[in-house]
Amino acid sequence: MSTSLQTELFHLKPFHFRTPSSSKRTSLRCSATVPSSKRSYKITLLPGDGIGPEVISVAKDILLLTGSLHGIKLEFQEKLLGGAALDATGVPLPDDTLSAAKQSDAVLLGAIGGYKWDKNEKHLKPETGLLQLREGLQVFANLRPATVFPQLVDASTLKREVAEGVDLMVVRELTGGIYFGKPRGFGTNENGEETGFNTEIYAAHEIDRIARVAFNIARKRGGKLCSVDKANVLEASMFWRKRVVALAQEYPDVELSHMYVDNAAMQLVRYPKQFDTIVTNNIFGDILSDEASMITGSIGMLPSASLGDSGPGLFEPIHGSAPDIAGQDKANPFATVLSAAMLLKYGLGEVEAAERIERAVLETLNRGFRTADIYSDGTKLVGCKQLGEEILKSVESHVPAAAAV
Ligand SMILES: NC(=O)c1ccc[n+]([C@@H]2O[C@H](COP(=O)([O-])OP(=O)(O)OC[C@H]3O[C@@H](n4cnc5c(N)ncnc54)[C@H](O)[C@@H]3O)[C@@H](O)[C@H]2O)c1
Ligand SMILES: CC(C)[C@H](C(=O)O)[C@@H](O)C(=O)O
Ligand SMILES: [Mg+2]
Repeated sequence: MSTSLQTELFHLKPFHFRTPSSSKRTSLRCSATVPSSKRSYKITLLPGDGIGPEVISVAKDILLLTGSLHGIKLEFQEKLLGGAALDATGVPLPDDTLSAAKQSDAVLLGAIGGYKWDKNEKHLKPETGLLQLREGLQVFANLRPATVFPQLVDASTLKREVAEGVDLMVVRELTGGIYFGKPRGFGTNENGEETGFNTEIYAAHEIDRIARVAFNIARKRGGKLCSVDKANVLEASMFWRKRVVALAQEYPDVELSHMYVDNAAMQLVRYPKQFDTIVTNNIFGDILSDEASMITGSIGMLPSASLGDSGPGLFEPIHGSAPDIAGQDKANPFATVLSAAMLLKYGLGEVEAAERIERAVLETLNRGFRTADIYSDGTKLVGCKQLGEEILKSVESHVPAAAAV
């Protein structure tokens, strides 16, 4: 099934542990209201570099088990991306990887990058492969939910009363802005001095389509949308704000506010519960979502879904390849496992299977298992592999929703 952001059927409350049957539990295009008819899917796996293969291995096992328990046939094909692709083929996104991704029903990515390739020229960087993949799949809407699980409140670096109950969604524009704007490059200025430059540029349709996604998501969540920009300084942000304000007329039920990005960065740690849905450009979304992840306890907890108007969605944790812990079985796989749940829910319309994984994550936390990044006194410290095995046990035992609260 291909993703479609044009429908209004967003289901963007990934976790329902507070009010499992509340009216907020609305559905994305392919939820209970639009049952999935196809039960056999092709998934492209892109393990990538560093901890990528470690967390993908866990997520794959969980997808396989969950699929088999729900009568879903998942066929995996593994392809190269990033540094792994550079080493094997000389390019960070081989044609074979992009065409396989395009022909699949959904793509699950680990992470790319590492010290080995840091000094490569731009077109030979692992990161360039990831950007080409996002552009190639035209997945312009990157949804990054930051949810503080009750079990992890004490893992947050913020005080309990600040972190508890935080449940926000960052809607990041993913295929435009300064990441892709031209001109860009290296040059020389009028004094003969070397320069480096990039261009922050947004066309009207790029702002409109991401804003529509965000308004729809906000409508299905808490009804509040905060557009984050730097409209006090940047023309691109002034234009962003103008388009968002114009679109707001179509969404009278959504309470729209605007915030400068520097203030937003501060407000996220001052009083994060003020946020419901945030919409922002590519670079601000990158930075603010990493910041938001720490409210939840660790960057190892945040999944993401990148969706376009058609074609397969791309699902990936928001973290990188973590070269400092790679190969040591220390990585937290929850972000990738939760990305796999988003894949089932938003990529394939397999809502029940997705919710089984979400419940298994909560149940595994309830049973006390933690990787080092979210460990606190009284919990059980395990590695990436063992945590994966514990999540599998919880998937198998299928804890009823109420018990996983
Ligand atoms: N989507 C991606 O593939 C992606 C995202 C961000 C960074 N990167 C790349 O990753 C490389 C490293 O970047 P970085 O260090 O700035 O960011 P990073 O996210 O890889 O790591 C930042 C810190 O968070 C920790 N961390 C990250 N994920 C974790 C997990 N699952 N469990 C436990 N701890 C975790 C790391 O150990 C590190 O201390 C760079 O090459 C960068 O370009 C890739
Ligand atoms: C690796 C990099 C290109 C990427 C980004 O900046 O989008 C990463 O930081 C992310 O958040 O997915
Ligand atoms: Mg990032």
